[in-house]
Amino acid sequence: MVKLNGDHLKLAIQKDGRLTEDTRNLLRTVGLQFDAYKQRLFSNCRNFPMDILFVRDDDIPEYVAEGVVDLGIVGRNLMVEAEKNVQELMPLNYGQCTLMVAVPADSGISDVKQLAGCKVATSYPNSTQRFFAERDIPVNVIPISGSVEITPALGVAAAIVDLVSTGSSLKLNDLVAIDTVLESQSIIIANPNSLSNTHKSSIIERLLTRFRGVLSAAEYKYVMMNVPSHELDYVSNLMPGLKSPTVLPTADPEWMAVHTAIREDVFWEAIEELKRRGAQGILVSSIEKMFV
Ligand SMILES: Nc1ncnc2c1ncn2[C@@H]1O[C@H](COP(=O)(O)OP(=O)(O)OP(=O)(O)O)[C@@H](O)[C@H]1O
Ligand SMILES: O=P(O)(O)OC[C@H]1O[C@H](OP(=O)(O)OP(=O)(O)O)[C@H](O)[C@@H]1O
Ligand SMILES: [Mg+2]
Repeated sequence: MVKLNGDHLKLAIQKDGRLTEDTRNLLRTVGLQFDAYKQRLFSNCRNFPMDILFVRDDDIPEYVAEGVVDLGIVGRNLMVEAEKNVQELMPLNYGQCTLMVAVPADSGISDVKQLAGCKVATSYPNSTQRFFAERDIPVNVIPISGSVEITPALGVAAAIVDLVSTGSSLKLNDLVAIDTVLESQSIIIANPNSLSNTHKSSIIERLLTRFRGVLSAAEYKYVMMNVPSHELDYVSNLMPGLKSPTVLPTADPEWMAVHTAIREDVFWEAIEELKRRGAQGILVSSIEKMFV
């Protein structure tokens, strides 16, 4: 029998959807042990003072704002749409998508200003209302719960506001994106009262430290190489991706061993430059966790 523990932090995550697998993987990678069967609505962590609730993602901002749970993991798109009193703590680097305005490809519309007086169908009525109001463009927002991309072909609306990731849903429906409402990814949000509670905030900080360790590690590669001694200064100062390299002598005084973490986004350029400078025996490995 699973019981919610009053001293435990409560975290709501999506039960079954696009964010579910990545969220569970992240929680397991930071060392949390918990069961997650399909039928289960909540689970106790065996090795951390936290209970996990598995819910529809639309309900997460409300549960966090009302204090039903202390924390939630949800797409930023839903947090913004819900307009609740919750605090974003950290982006989690998965579930990337963009809330966009799109129109039929043959509509001749290329600027949102041309939508003045038009109907716009969306599952994100609050975000859509705000987007057009901020630009002083009067539109009639039509709330739709799903399959928004079909609405222009049905004559329901002249434009849509919907999530786009690969863009294939737009293409399939002969739509083109003309503007961006919001860039989104998975985030962790908190109830403000939980953050001001000393006991809860210390557990939240422990959890965030673990998240940072995993997310930072994913941004870096660990590189070991031999560098000609006369190139050492240049290589050490190579670029911002190089972090405090460890330099060790080798049996040959002409060569030094250098160990360092290189940021993923400059990784290939860094390797090419290192090779140009004569680096040899370059070994690269993933970093599992990193605390800076
Ligand atoms: N095409 C996409 N690519 C990447 N991320 C997406 C995409 N579509 C949605 N997301 C992100 O994943 C979140 C969950 O999407 P999903 O489709 O699982 O929601 P849902 O069907 O409303 O789920 P639920 O049954 O929990 O209400 C979205 O709120 C958004 O942040
Ligand atoms: O740009 P793409 O990669 O095509 O992704 C965008 C689609 O993904 C989401 O829908 P989902 O597939 O979750 O189905 P839904 O209609 O149930 O929301 C979103 O609502 C778009 O329809
Ligand atoms: Mg939902």
